[in-house]
Amino acid sequence: MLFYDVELASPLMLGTAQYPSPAILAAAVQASGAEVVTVSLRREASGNLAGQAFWSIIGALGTRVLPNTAGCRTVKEAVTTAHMAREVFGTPWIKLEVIGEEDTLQPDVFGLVEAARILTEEGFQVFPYTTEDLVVAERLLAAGCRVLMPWGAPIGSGRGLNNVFGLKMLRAHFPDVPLVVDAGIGLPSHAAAAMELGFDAVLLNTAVAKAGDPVGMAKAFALAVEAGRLARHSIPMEPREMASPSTPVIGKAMLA
Ligand SMILES: CC(=O)[C@@H](O)[C@H](O)COP(=O)(O)O
Repeated sequence: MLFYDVELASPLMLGTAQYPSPAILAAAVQASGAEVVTVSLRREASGNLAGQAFWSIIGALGTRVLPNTAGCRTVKEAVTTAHMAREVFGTPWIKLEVIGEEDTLQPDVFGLVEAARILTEEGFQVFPYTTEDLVVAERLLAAGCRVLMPWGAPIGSGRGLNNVFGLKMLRAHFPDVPLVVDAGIGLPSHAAAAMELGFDAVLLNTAVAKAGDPVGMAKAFALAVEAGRLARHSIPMEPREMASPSTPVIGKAMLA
């Protein structure tokens, strides 16, 4: 699947916040096989690893960077942060977050569409963090987005796929649009489930950064997304309402 004309072998994208140390971050990214990491300009610029030191660590990972506008609550903030990101990282990619509600960190989808339109007109390649709402998805595509990133569950909640039906509908309505489940993934099985539904990638941060062993968990996610993708390509069986014997009845064995 192409993400703005970039082919990625790994369907795992990893966040870079909240790791116990830069060394563990680097080892986790390597173990995950992720070719894309996301970086929050606002959060890192105000954190312990502010400024050049953090950007050097990210640069040394050797991955593609998807800067994000995490923490932005208005269109203006998000657009300004995107401009800064393009300058710092020299990439047109931007993961666009415009947060609209404090308890759930739910996207402000109205602001999101507006910011997406402004940024795509300025030449950005926007990865919008959105809900599974089909109408919003249409508006984002009309605004020029060529990738959609619906949430699995609220950021940092680790709840997995809260609305499987909604995600399935999104996949069915937009079969040709690259879709990435972003946020709320807590376990490798959640990531595998997203891939089994036909999503093209998953983006996660907290589940790896806050694991007891982030490097081990990164590897577990790498295996899970591959398993989910292979299962999808292998065409899973249809679930049935009734039992159906899977073992030959005694007396009719094939060896008889
Ligand atoms: C890192 C980042 O961009 C987050 O905003 C993202 O949505 C990940 O969420 P989780 O931490 O829930 O995986």
